[in-house]
Amino acid sequence: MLQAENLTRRYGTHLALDNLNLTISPGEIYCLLGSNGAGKSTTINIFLGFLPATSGRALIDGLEVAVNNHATRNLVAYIPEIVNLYPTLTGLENLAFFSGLSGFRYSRPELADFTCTAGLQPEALDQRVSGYSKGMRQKVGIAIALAKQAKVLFLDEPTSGLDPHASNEFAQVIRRLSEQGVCTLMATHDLLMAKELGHRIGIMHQGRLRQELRADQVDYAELTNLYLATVNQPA
Ligand SMILES: Nc1ncnc2c1ncn2[C@@H]1O[C@H](COP(=O)(O)OP(=O)(O)OP(=O)(O)O)[C@@H](O)[C@H]1O
Repeated sequence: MLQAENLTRRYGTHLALDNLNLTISPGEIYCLLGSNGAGKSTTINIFLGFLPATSGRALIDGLEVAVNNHATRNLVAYIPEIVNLYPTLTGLENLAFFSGLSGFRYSRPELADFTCTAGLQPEALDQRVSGYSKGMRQKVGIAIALAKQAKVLFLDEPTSGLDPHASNEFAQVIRRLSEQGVCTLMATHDLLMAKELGHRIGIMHQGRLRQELRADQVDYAELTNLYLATVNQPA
């Protein structure tokens, strides 16, 4: 579903992403770990078509992002740390607007159904988003992904700043989407979340993918040790 082939991105002489090769299957949750500046957001931004690669290819469902930008954008949903919504519109209006951009027109009960699946309380639907908490905004982000029928989810530190309850709710929804075949690439600094939610974990350091492992084959302490050993490696 997602493929990076020798994906490389330079900023001048600085190598932000160095020859990344990665394949993620439908239904798989892949968590990217790495210290600040490791290249996680760069990877996601190339897949989203926000940033061109210097060389190599990013493919979504077999389509190369650089040459099928419009088509690939319709396959994906993006949830960053703070979901960008129109503050003066309600949650439901935001959902109708953003799903409409992808050509979907839903009735009010259908929209309400997506927000319910995403875990938003019914009483919040008609409140302006300016009064929403971070967790509520994340839920609207998930509802947009559901309404867009996204096949791939890109999450960039989505649980950063969420309380443990909100974080746990978020993980449950992502897990349910995965069971329905949605492929997820999540950049995170939360090792426990990566271990609990991810099927596979990649550890990046200085633009390179240094380690790949199956989440069920390490415990939290082993993952922490491997992470620290990887990000403390010299260049
Ligand atoms: N617009 C830019 N111009 C120059 N260098 C950039 C630019 N954007 C990112 N970089 C550099 O590219 C490298 C990778 O950055 P990236 O944002 O992908 O890291 P990250 O792993 O997502 O970090 P974080 O955990 O802090 O979000 C860093 O060295 C960063 O300074």
